[in-house]
Amino acid sequence: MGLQCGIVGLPNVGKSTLFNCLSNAKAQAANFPFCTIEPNVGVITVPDERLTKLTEIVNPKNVVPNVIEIVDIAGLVKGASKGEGLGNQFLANIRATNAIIHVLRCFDDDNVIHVDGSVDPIRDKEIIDTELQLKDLDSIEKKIQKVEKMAKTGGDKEAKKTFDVLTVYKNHLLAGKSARTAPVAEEDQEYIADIWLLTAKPVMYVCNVDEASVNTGNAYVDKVKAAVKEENAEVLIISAQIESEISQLETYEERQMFLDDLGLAESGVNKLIKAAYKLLNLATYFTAGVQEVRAWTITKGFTAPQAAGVIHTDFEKGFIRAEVTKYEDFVKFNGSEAAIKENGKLGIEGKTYIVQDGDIMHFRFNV
Ligand SMILES: Nc1ncnc2c1ncn2[C@@H]1O[C@H](COP(=O)(O)OP(=O)(O)OP(=O)(O)O)[C@@H](O)[C@H]1O
Ligand SMILES: [Mg+2]
Repeated sequence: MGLQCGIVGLPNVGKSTLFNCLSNAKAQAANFPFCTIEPNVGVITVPDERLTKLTEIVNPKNVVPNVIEIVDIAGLVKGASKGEGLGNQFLANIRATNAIIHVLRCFDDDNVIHVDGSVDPIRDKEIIDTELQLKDLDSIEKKIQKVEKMAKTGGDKEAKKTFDVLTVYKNHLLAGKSARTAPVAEEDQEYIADIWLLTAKPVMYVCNVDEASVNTGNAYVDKVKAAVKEENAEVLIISAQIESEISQLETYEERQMFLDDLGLAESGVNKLIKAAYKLLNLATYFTAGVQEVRAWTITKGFTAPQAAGVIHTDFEKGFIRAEVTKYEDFVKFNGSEAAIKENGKLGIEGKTYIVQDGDIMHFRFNV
């Protein structure tokens, strides 16, 4: 589906260092391909232990994991919303993404220059938030101008409603808050869908820390956590520097040992990709045959025919039914279709079935 997460932040906070670790296949567990579309866009495999387990059980000829795209966006500076520092171009890059990974500098290092002269992730976050909010205010005001007249001069209910919803967003942004937290009912959010607000995109924060803070965090991280408490956003603690050291190591074993020494269960890059996938509100279902075991990406809430349509539009059009095995049952019965059936674990589902994360699907269809 080509869903994208953009890496956003002030200059020199570690965005490209992180991106380069993602792009270095060696940084990852054995099977971790990466390819670059453009210099700053990478297609990245989503690590999934379930896929590994299914592969062990089925032993297929081919394995296809899920991927997402990560974009390394150049640093924003104060005034970006007014076009400073190539601001317009970078903001357009953000607009094209589906979610935002906001990197905050949480490490001290006199050798690494900070554009504002000191390390202060809260101030940094506010600078970025403000630029994005100002840009969104522009978009909102332009749209308000379009509907205002119709909304005020008579019976156009739709225009009136649009105007009202836009006004809620406008006031929220004017109060220095992001669109994603505006008090607007989910069904009313469609009134702004056509203007792709930057601050309506889901966000997560990466606190880029020094080596000593990678397990416990530090005072900067604590401040970030406190500042975003209301946002209900994920805050990851990652050291881009450590990640880049990991990526220099040749073998999987060496990298595991390095992680063990640091007391880390998995690399920051792994955590980051998983969190990004979650941020995009995606779910995974699997197909598992001897030819191919494959993970498929769907939006949460997809029905069985919609999910089938991800494989091929014909599957959706000609959908008859789906045979569904839960991942846990598949593992429990070691992939044996007979055992799964005998134990009543093969679900026969129709057009209204909502596919669940981890379902193993087999579609019946007519063409
Ligand atoms: N956790 C860390 N500890 C120490 N140094 C770090 C850490 N993370 C990154 N750096 C260093 O900070 C510098 C800036 O990093 P990087 O180039 O990744 O920033 P950036 O956010 O991509 O900047 P720009 O917006 O200019 O592209 C590099 O010298 C990098 O090695
Ligand atoms: Mg960079």
